[in-house]
Amino acid sequence: MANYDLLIRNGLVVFSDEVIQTDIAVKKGVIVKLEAEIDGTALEERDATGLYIFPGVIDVHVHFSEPGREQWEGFETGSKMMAAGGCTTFFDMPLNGIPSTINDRALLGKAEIGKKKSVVDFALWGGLVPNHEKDIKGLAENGAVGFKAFLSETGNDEFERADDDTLLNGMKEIASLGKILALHAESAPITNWLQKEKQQKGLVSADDYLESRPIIAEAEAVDRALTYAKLTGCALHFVHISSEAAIKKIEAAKLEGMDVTVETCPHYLLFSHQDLVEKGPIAKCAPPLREKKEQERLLQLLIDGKFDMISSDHSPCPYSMKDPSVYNLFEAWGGISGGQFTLLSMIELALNHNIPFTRVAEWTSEAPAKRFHLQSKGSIQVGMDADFAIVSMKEFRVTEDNFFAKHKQSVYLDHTFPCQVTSTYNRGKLIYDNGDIIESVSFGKWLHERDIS
Ligand SMILES: NC(=O)NC(NC(N)=O)C(=O)[O-]
Ligand SMILES: [Zn+2]
Ligand SMILES: [Zn+2]
Repeated sequence: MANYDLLIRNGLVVFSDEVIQTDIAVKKGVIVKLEAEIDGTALEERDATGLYIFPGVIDVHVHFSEPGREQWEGFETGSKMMAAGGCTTFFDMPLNGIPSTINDRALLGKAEIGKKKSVVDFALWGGLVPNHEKDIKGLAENGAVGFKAFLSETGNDEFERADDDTLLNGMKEIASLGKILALHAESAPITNWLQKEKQQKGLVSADDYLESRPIIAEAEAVDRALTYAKLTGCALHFVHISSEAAIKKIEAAKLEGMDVTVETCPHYLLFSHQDLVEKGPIAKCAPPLREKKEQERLLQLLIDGKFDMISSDHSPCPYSMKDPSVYNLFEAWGGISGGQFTLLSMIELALNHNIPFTRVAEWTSEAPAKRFHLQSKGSIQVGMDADFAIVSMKEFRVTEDNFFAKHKQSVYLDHTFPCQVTSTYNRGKLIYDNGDIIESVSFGKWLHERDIS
């Protein structure tokens, strides 16, 4: 009889503090042994000589738009795409689906869909929107991983941005429940005012779009949120931060002892405003891709340890919503489709800038697990879930065939990474292997209150 369910031999395992060739033994979805050479046999044995084994990516920021807009993505294609990128846990945002995840009924309804359709594990955010502060408790008690609010317009009628009153009430309630509020930090007054001015003059170029969402709008929103958090004691997580000015404020708050974390996304590090100029709406997001100089600053801030984690903000839509012959840059859907490429992007940056792979694992797995209390995830250690992304240092050019999102338009198309994900294991089960989603998988697990404590 086999000793283990799974043995992965000779892989270069990316631990928290070192990368070292190690055998991994798995039983019942959990890592049970890590040694240079493990004796015994397993039902599934794999030789990973020359391959890197990262802890499965934990991406705290995706929009799968289901229920209600599954034609935009949905849990099935979305989760398969994430698996193809080495992701084993994603957190779905509370907006873009119908209904929005703003009460316990919507949360539980979405969870049921995810449990049936997701091939990897997932958690769900709850929304903080006006007049729904009373629903926060129910969301938290039923397993929302945290709360999300917008300081700018959302582009989505079903999910209103939070006004100051909502923010203060919501933060107080969220703090009392010991949860975290995630924020899209761009000032609505500033961006609305600038956008109106541009539109009145018929100015709709890429430069105009960038100018309508300036760095100062991000910095102001961050400032205000931090002030309110200080008043209410609420823990914050800033999503997709795109400027040094915002990071300076967040860094100062951290030094004061405030409970705050920050993410950026690979697209702010890999691409710049020039891509919006050249590629049009597929490179549109909010905050916008920044000028080259700011992109370089963000990279330095990353190297200096100023970002806690990296998330994809996979925000897809049907191609028609980004069709430049129909919509100008202000009208087209804002969001980058690229959830598959977080780990590959960070490895590319690591190789180009001499960043140890241990830090890639920290940004893409360990830090999100710690921040959101995923006890059994985030690192390759005995007793942890057997969530792995196996990576080879072979080039990978993104095409419509190897990009698993429902809609293939993406700023990443034609990008060549110096590496590829060859296989993904979720709790010991092979989910993705050499270009194929393996069909006979257990469905993903919803990580709710029992996993998040
Ligand atoms: N409604 C959205 O999905 N918006 C997203 N869009 C972006 N980032 O362009 C976001 O995260 O703000
Ligand atoms: Zn956002
Ligand atoms: Zn988002």
